[in-house]
Formats: sequence, structure tokens, C-alpha cells
Amino acid sequence: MASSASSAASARVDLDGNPIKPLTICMIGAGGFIGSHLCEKLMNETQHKILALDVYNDKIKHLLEPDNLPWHGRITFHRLNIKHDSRLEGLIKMSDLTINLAAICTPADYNTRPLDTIYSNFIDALPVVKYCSENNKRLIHFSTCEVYGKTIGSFLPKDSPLRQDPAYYVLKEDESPCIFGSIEKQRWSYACAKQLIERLIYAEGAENGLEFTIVRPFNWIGPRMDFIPGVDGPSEGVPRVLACFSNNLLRGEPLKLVDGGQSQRTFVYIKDAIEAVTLMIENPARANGHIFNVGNPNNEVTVRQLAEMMIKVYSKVSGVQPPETPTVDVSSKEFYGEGYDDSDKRIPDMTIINRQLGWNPKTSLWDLLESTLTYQHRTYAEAIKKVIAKPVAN
Ligand SMILES: NC(=O)c1ccc[n+]([C@@H]2O[C@H](COP(=O)([O-])OP(=O)(O)OC[C@H]3O[C@@H](n4cnc5c(N)ncnc54)[C@H](O)[C@@H]3O)[C@@H](O)[C@H]2O)c1
Ligand SMILES: O=C(O)[C@H]1O[C@H](OP(=O)(O)OP(=O)(O)OC[C@H]2O[C@@H](n3ccc(=O)[nH]c3=O)[C@H](O)[C@@H]2O)[C@H](O)[C@@H](O)[C@@H]1O
Repeated sequence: MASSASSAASARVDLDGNPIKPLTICMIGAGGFIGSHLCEKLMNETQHKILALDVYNDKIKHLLEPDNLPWHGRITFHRLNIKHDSRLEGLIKMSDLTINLAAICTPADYNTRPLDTIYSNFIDALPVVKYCSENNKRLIHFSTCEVYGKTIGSFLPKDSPLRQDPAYYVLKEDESPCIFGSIEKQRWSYACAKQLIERLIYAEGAENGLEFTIVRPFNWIGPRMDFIPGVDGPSEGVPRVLACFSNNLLRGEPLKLVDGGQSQRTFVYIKDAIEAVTLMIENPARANGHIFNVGNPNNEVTVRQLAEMMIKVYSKVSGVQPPETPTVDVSSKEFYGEGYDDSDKRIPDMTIINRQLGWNPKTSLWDLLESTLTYQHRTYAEAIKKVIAKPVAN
């Protein structure tokens, strides 16, 4: 008799009521933050098989070992660098669907390693697109909300009433322009490379019939995002804001607000966002040919407000009192170096994803920070104490 888990999984149907066939998915960048959550979801709740490609597998080790896991045999890890590995085409050919997550995607790299950033986000993705197109394989490609760049409203005078009009700031997949800074502002190397790969994929769809979906994530956050400097990443490394602020909180240091923390972001819980990706995987007729914003327009804060909320939540979940000086201002030049620039505001329009997939985010910013910071505290607090206690070598 089939187990209740597997019979429940085999009875699953898509949004149009058709049974979902198990797929083989070539997931490139499966060992990263988003990949690890997607692998977890697909193993726990579906019957799909994953060929997981990455240079690292630390974040999915718990899904690969031991041999008696319920999904044993449905996920296999292939350690490879897509820059130079002849196995890539074969693995794409063996699959029904390719999901490409591989990228350099931390802002601290965009202006300091612009060549690596452009190669990673454009050149290295080219063979993936080509192999999918030539072999008639479906592609879900991860782009970014950064392709929108700055809002139209950011160019209006500070006191202009038009700044309050959503037409000047809400970001729509099929209408909003992509507004980047000058070439000296190398921050935009990432957004520009992502924009060009989006255009190439779109053109492959238009001219050669490639079946594609492009995902534009808006600040997905949660457990396993990036690294804590000096614990599971380089001491001098600068991860994305959730990990930067977590690191400050774990060490009892003030949180650093770049240029006063005035930029605005909308944060979505990784588990909500993964639901959207699962809908795309399992509803190709509704997802193919579309570009989807995936974010939570209800969770907007300035970076300063995010810092203040994280300080409160961390204190609640850890029992540790916040430092006397909870935040400090730092210039972007000091923090990121020459060539940094910023997106002012990022509110996703949700019309297309709502219409095609009926998806909506559920988790409030407070709740997602509570579960994420509980994880950060449990995972890192002891390790940080040891790092801090270590005598510094002369
Ligand atoms: N997390 C977000 O909120 C967010 C927002 C916007 C866009 N994205 C996009 O989503 C994708 C995944 O983001 P993430 O947050 O999981 O990042 P991540 O850095 O955690 O994951 C990327 C993974 O790709 C792997 N990788 C990079 N280059 C590779 C190569 N040449 N060969 C093999 N593997 C390689 C890395 O080792 C890493 O495990 C990226 O394309 C990113 O640009 C993420
Ligand atoms: O997550 C996304 O949707 C996209 O945006 C991110 O870009 P950004 O939001 O600017 O990156 P974060 O590092 O998360 O920074 C958010 C804001 O916090 C600020 N910040 C960051 C770190 C810090 O310690 N202090 C601080 O004030 C930054 O200057 C920025 O204004 C990254 O480019 C990508 O991962 C992704 O494509």
C-alpha cells in the first residue's frame, strides 16, 4: 500500500484540475538560499525529481544525507561550475524543466567585482538559454526586481505631490521602464546584465519558440540567506541586509545604516515566495511566456525601520538587550566603496501573478522576522561567542 504522503502527492492537481505529472528538474544554483528552500519544498510535498547543480551543497546537505530519507533517489547533487563543464548540456537534456538560479547577487560585489558580476549574470547564463532553446526544454530563469532600477518618482522634486501617486513608483512587469545610473555607477552592472539576459530569453521565445518564465524576486528573505561573516563566510565579506543586520545583532554591535537607511524595500518571506515558484513549475500553460514580480507589497519599510524592527524582534526571541547605540549611520562610499548607487523604492505590482497563478503572499514582516531571527539565534549565537572569545593573533 502506498504511504499516505506519496498518495497525497500523487493526487495533486494543477490550477485547472489536471493531475500533476512528476517532472525531472535541472536546478542550477540549487545549493544557494532560494535553491535550498525550493529543493526542500519539492522533496517534502511533490514527487518531482531534482538534478541539483552547484559548486556548494552545504545548504542542502540535510536533503542529500542520510540514505534513508523518504525522498532518497529523487534528488541528486552534481558539483559543477556552469562556466566550464561539459556535463551541463547532458543534464539539461535529461530534464523536463531547467531552473536557473546561479548568479553573483550580493550588492557589495556589483561595484567591486563588476566583471565577475556581468559574466555571472549574463555570459554564464547564455549556454543555459541556448541548450534549453535547442533541445526544446522549458526554462524558469531567475532575474531580479533590480531590473527596474530607480522609480520615475525619484526624479521628481522632493515635495512634488506626484511622488504619492502609485503611477510614479509601483513597478509593473509590462509597463515600467528600467532606469539605471551612469556607467561609473557600477552598482548597475548586475541589473543591466540581468536585463540583457531577460531580453535574450524573451527574444528566444519570440523567434525560436523557447518556453520560458522569468521571475523577478523582490527581496526574498528567511533562514539560510547568505552567510554570517567570520562564521560560515569570510570575515570581511558583506552579505545582503538581512545577514548584515543579523550579524550585528548576534555580535551586540550597532546596525549600520547606509546613507541614513532612507531607501525603501518590500520584504517577502521565502516560504511564501517558494509557493509562487511551485505554482509556476506545475502550471506551465499559465506561466510560460510571462515575467512575474514575486514580492509582498504590504511589507514596505525604510531600511531604518527594518533595523528598528529587527532590533525589537531579536531582543524578544533571544532575551538579549539591544546595544546602547542600536544604529549608526555610514556613508555608502565607506560601506560599499566607489560606484555604489541605490534603488529608492520597490513596490511590486501583483496583477499578473494574481491573474495567472492566483498567488498572494501571506506573512507579515514582523512574523517573518520572528521566525528568521529565531533561526539565526539558534544557528549562530554559540558560534559567534566562540569567535568573539578567540584571542586575536599578534
Ligand atoms: N534572494 C533574493 O531575494 C533575490 C532577489 C532577486 C533576485 N534573486 C536571484 O535569484 C537567484 C538565486 O538567489 P539566491 O538568493 O538564492 O542567491 P545565492 O547566492 O544564495 O544562490 C546562488 C547559487 O548559485 C551558485 N552558483 C553561482 N555561480 C555558479 C556557477 N558558475 N556554477 C554553479 N553554481 C553557481 C552559488 O554557489 C549559489 O549556491 C539569483 O539569480 C539572484 O540574482 C534573488
Ligand atoms: O533582493 C532583491 O530583491 C535584490 O536586491 C538586492 O539588492 P538590495 O535590496 O539593494 O540589497 P540588500 O543588501 O538587501 O540591501 C538593502 C538595503 O539595505 C542597505 N543596507 C545594507 C546592509 C547594511 O548593513 N546596511 C544597510 O543600510 C542597502 O544600502 C540597501 O539600501 C540584491 O541586489 C539582490 O539579492 C536582489 O537582486
